Amino acid sequence: MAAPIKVVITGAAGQIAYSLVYQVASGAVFGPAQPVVLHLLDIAPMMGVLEGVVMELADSALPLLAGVVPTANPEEAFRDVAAAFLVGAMPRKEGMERKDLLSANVRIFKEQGQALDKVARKDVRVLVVGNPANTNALICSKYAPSIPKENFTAMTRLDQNRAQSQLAAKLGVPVQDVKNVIIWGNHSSTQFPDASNAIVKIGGADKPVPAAINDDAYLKSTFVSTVQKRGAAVIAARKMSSALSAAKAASDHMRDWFLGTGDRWVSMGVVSDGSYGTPKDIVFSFPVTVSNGKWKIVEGLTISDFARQQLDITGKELAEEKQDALDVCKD
Ligand SMILES: NC(=O)C1=CN([C@@H]2O[C@H](COP(=O)(O)OP(=O)(O)OC[C@H]3O[C@@H](n4cnc5c(N)ncnc54)[C@H](O)[C@@H]3O)[C@@H](O)[C@H]2O)C=CC1
Ligand SMILES: O=C([O-])CC(=O)C(=O)O
Repeated sequence: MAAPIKVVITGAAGQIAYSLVYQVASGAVFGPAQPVVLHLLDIAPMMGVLEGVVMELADSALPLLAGVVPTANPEEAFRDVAAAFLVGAMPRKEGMERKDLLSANVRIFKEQGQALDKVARKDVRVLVVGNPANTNALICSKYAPSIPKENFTAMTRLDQNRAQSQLAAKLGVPVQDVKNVIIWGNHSSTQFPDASNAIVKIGGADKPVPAAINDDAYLKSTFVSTVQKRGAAVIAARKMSSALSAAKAASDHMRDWFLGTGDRWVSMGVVSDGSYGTPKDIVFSFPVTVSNGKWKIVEGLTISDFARQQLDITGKELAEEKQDALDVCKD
């Protein structure tokens, strides 16, 4: 058995963490031979609730769980961690856009960037889930200059999973038989879910999704807007934002980053190098592959006029969010 790695989950007393702690501690993320010590960070008033989560983890008798450290101190939480799930932040309510959370949440990611910079491993892999996730990830990276920018990512995997699931339902195939759907841009209602390169396995053979669906209008309108608005639809139904599916997506994202993507593309918000004509130095979701723990943007895809417009809209929103976030962080 390998030596345990330290993994931090912030917002550990909240909804998403309630599902995520089990997935990480059960081996679904880092593999069945990798023990973990879980560092659980929340704010001081939530320490009582967090104690209950700690009790439940003990009661789950998990063989890979080598220790649990509940704390309200970011430096204790981030010390020597190899992986960080930054979930802790305010969720939106019905009628809000995710960027309405910016002024409340972005300071958390400034402070946590500073703490990661001070005490985390320099190869820590950071996944920002708290909204607005892309811009929070950018700010976190900016305040952790000693950790490479490539180590900061934002979660658009939930959007990818939603898109894959919509396509599989439309085609009447199991969800794992659809691959290479892309989420471009912001984890917001301007994101561009793009099925133009997606592939479906039908009757044992791979086929392009656009040909299999044969309904361009659906792929450009209903499909795109359903995925863009899915988070809001869950809030309208549950009166709370997605949690179970968000935890599953966070597990998928980190597992693929640590263990690799094989022959599939996945979408991750990463610091843009200007690929596909996007603004540099914003956290933009691209299709990536991962091997040996490093992600790489899929290159050479054709961008249609329709896709160009969509990429420009979401890129512009991210550039504006970045400016707003920098203004908030000035003081
Ligand atoms: N990127 C994505 O796809 C998704 C992102 N989200 C976002 O994830 C975030 C968390 O959602 P939930 O778990 O449902 O919220 P929640 O309100 O149930 O839990 C959030 C937890 O974070 C804690 N917290 C607040 N400030 C903190 C700080 N400075 N340090 C550590 N912990 C802190 C709170 O005390 C609370 O326990 C929200 O911002 C939500 O919008 C939710 C779903 C999907
Ligand atoms: O919609 C929200 O506010 C929560 C979230 O990010 C999602 O479900 O995608």
